[in-house]
Amino acid sequence: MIKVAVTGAAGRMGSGIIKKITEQDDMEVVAAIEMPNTPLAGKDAGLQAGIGEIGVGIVGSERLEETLKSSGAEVLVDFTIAPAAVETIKTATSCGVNVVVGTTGFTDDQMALNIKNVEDNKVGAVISSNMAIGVNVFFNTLKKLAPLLYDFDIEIIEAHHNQKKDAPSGTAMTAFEVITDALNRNPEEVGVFGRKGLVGKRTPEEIGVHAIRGGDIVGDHTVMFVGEGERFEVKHQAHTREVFIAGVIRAVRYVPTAQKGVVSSMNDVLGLE
Ligand SMILES: NC(=O)C1=CN([C@@H]2O[C@H](COP(=O)(O)OP(=O)(O)OC[C@H]3O[C@@H](n4cnc5c(N)ncnc54)[C@H](OP(=O)(O)O)[C@@H]3O)[C@@H](O)[C@H]2O)C=CC1
Ligand SMILES: O=C(O)C1=N[C@H](C(=O)O)C[C@H](O)C1
Repeated sequence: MIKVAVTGAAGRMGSGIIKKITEQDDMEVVAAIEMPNTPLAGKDAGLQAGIGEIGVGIVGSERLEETLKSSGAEVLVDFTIAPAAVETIKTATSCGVNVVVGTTGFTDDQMALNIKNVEDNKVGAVISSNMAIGVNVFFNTLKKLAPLLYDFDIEIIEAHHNQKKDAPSGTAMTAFEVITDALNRNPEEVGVFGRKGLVGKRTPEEIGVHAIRGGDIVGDHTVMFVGEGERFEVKHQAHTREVFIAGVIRAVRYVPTAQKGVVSSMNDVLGLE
């Protein structure tokens, strides 16, 4: 049995992940962590997830280190918020716990620190802005498509629910990185994040990135390649968070045997490319 700790245990993703882990034969939830000094402390994580008691009480993240040690967790799954996740990854990796991280919104410096903590502590790790199989095929498609349509204007549009805190989405940022990398464009120079006012004509190199927020949209991502007289759109729409959770379960199974000290991708987990 793979012993799993979940941070963000009461969140939209965290509670769904706890539910799904309890349905697997080869893994179990051994720790459930929420924000520091959470009012949910002591409440059974299964009750919070709506599945009945699982015998694991929620703890505040001020007790993360002692909880990881006393629970014998082998894998920590984090879906929280970037500044919190940086601290969680630091603590978990220093305790020798493998990490599966879906949190988005990291700055470049934060992500560099995450990678360094994985390297220094030689644990297995999967960090991905999107765990859905369809989105990872979408990324791979963009990598192949962008060089073919290099002289088309490229715009990325994402839409999410009205509770989402970070923008643009991590997935939109990964799509941006995949495209700039495939086209050898400098990401520091070509990103245009929304437009307003007298911004001047569009340059051929720029890549627009736009965020829509509303209602209960689970997660839509569209990349438009716009030429003269024609337009090619690549679009992924998540209808349910179950698609992300399915990827998380695959990553939890993968990470204990993953190469130590490197951050594996969902391509590695899913056997894509
Ligand atoms: N990679 C992927 O496939 C996916 C990634 N995501 C990403 O996952 C993240 C979470 O999304 P979602 O579940 O919708 O968000 P939620 O806000 O529903 O859940 C986040 C949870 O983390 C808690 N939290 C905040 N700080 C800490 C802390 N220091 N320690 C432990 N828990 C903490 C929050 O508590 P409180 O509410 O009290 O602040 C909340 O319960 C986002 O970054 C999102 O973009 C989402 C879906 C798929
Ligand atoms: O916050 C969300 O909900 C999602 N976040 C991820 C992102 O920022 O890309 C993945 C997914 O689109 C849902």
